[in-house]
Amino acid sequence: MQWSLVIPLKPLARAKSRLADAIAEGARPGLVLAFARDTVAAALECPGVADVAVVTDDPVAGRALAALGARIVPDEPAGGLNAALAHGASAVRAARPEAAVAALNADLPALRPAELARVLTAAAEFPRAFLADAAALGTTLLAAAPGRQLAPAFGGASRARHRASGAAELAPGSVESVRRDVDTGEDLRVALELGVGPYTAAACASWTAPVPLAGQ
Ligand SMILES: Nc1nc2c(ncn2[C@@H]2O[C@H](COP(=O)(O)OP(=O)(O)OP(=O)(O)O)[C@@H](O)[C@H]2O)c(=O)[nH]1
Ligand SMILES: C=C(OP(=O)(O)O)C(=O)O
Repeated sequence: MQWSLVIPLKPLARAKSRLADAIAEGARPGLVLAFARDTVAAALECPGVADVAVVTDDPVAGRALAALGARIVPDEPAGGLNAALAHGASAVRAARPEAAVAALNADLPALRPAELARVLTAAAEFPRAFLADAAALGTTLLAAAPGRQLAPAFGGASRARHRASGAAELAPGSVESVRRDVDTGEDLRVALELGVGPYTAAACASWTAPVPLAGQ
């Protein structure tokens, strides 16, 4: 099965506010964009991915991610994450009504194409399926087979919500890079240990300290 991915991205100046106490204020928008570039680049390299749509109103991010090959969908609902995802899925299916669609967070800087392929292969067995994040509370990927609504319920403790919605919880082995979303400085430290993509590596390399985490 070939998948269309829908990747939501908040305006850079407002995104990843939970990194505020760990990352210097001026470095955050560039770092968030680097996460999104690495996420989109790895997704586009994944054999199971036909195309990537990024739902964002950020002009700088839009240009940078379009240059990588993503389609940019304006966040017209302006109603938060789940409204943006539903809108992105509709935009994908307006062009390809029978598309298999998967929502993927934009904060996966360590994402590896082969690991994403394993998750998507597992998801293809179910009408709807999801992958829990590394903290086992949230969700990093929600997939809907052709003809099924995505019905996203992201935000906070979305693992339980997606499970309650009837989506199958995926448990493929060795997919840590797909689960490793970065919300906090500690998440970033773990992602760097896993190995991040070139954009995040370059953003971090330009800092005077290896990772300007609070209290260090
Ligand atoms: N288009 C769009 N994307 C969103 C919106 N809210 C969150 N996202 C994206 O959804 C994904 C998961 O969100 P979070 O991990 O909570 O990221 P965040 O909202 O930037 O982080 P915090 O500010 O720390 O809560 C990220 O890729 C965000 O950029 C929204 O209102 N619109
Ligand atoms: C968006 C989510 O969580 P977080 O904001 O913690 O990344 C989620 O896991 O559904």
